[in-house]
Amino acid sequence: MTETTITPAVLRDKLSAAKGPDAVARSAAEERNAALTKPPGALGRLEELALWYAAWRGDARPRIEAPQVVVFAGNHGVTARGISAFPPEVTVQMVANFQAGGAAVNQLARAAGARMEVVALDLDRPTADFCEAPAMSDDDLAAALTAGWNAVDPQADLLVTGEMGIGNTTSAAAIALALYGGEAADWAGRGTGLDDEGVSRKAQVVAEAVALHAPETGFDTLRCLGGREVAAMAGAIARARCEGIPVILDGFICCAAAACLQAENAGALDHAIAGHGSAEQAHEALLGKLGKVPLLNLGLRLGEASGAALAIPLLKAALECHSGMATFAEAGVSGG
Ligand SMILES: Cc1cc2ncn([C@H]3O[C@H](COP(=O)(O)O)[C@@H](O)[C@H]3O)c2cc1C
Ligand SMILES: O=C(O)c1cccnc1
Repeated sequence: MTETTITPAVLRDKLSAAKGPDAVARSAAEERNAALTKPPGALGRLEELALWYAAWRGDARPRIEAPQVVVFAGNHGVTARGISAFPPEVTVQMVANFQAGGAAVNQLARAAGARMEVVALDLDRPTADFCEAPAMSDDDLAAALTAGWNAVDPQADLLVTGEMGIGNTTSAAAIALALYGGEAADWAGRGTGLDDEGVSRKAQVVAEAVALHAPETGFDTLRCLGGREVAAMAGAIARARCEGIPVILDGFICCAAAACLQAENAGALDHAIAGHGSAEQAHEALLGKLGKVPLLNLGLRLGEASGAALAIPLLKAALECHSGMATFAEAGVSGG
């Protein structure tokens, strides 16, 4: 754990100093991939996944042995505006459920062989209603970024971040509108299950909030329109970038957090892939802005890191093939 407070200024410096993927490991992995007992390209996207992971780990023949899932939780003042189908007390109730092992992500993390932690962030102190004031102060933002930064185990070899926070699809929609423009209605979706009237109220809230703050940087967007769990995901994803730990992004809220990092530093998400396409309406457009193509499309709209956790076994399988298969020479198989 670092004693340093991870302010936006500190994080900007860390992101610009972060190393990129290892070109030597990448070309050694490419050479190995070309020698494996299969027609060239026959494992499709699994091959590209393995090469990407090998480059980020600096190891031409890696396996995933220590994946980490972290679920951050925070509460949102904007819930007072009737923008979720569920009441805000569900956030703390779900944290208890995560701790007892009863949520969807507990099962998915276990099935993927990943450890899972839950980090609850000041649940009794919701962010400010961002239609009236910035969601967080500078200190609140730094505390949340630091909590995210410190939650990452530097020994992990894969990171998945997720969230729990009633109201946070409104926060994510506001972030997307502030960063990418368009209409509020393009980014506001049903979340936990709003009806049409709820969705149009939510779009109005999103439009008002973005007009009030008009943030200019990724971190200011996070401070004005984010939430503690959203900022913590950004801190964790940035830490992973600095440690060379590959990341699988989850749904709409996770990707909104990631988008704030990308707005600060164009290469901030090069170590990240998209685990799944959420059924939340604007996730596809957001993934397009991030330049990511999701691995899975199973109609999930849950958050909690669930879609990303589901993609862990797929990435593991890609590496089992890459690192475990015999070469043509080893197996005595004739080349084409
Ligand atoms: C029981 C329950 C479990 C959840 N797990 C994740 N979410 C998801 O729903 C919330 C976002 O949707 P909205 O913006 O509409 O409130 C977040 O907490 C997200 O993680 C849940 C929501 C509920 C109700
Ligand atoms: O895409 C998500 O992560 C999502 C969608 C709806 C509700 N909660 C999360």
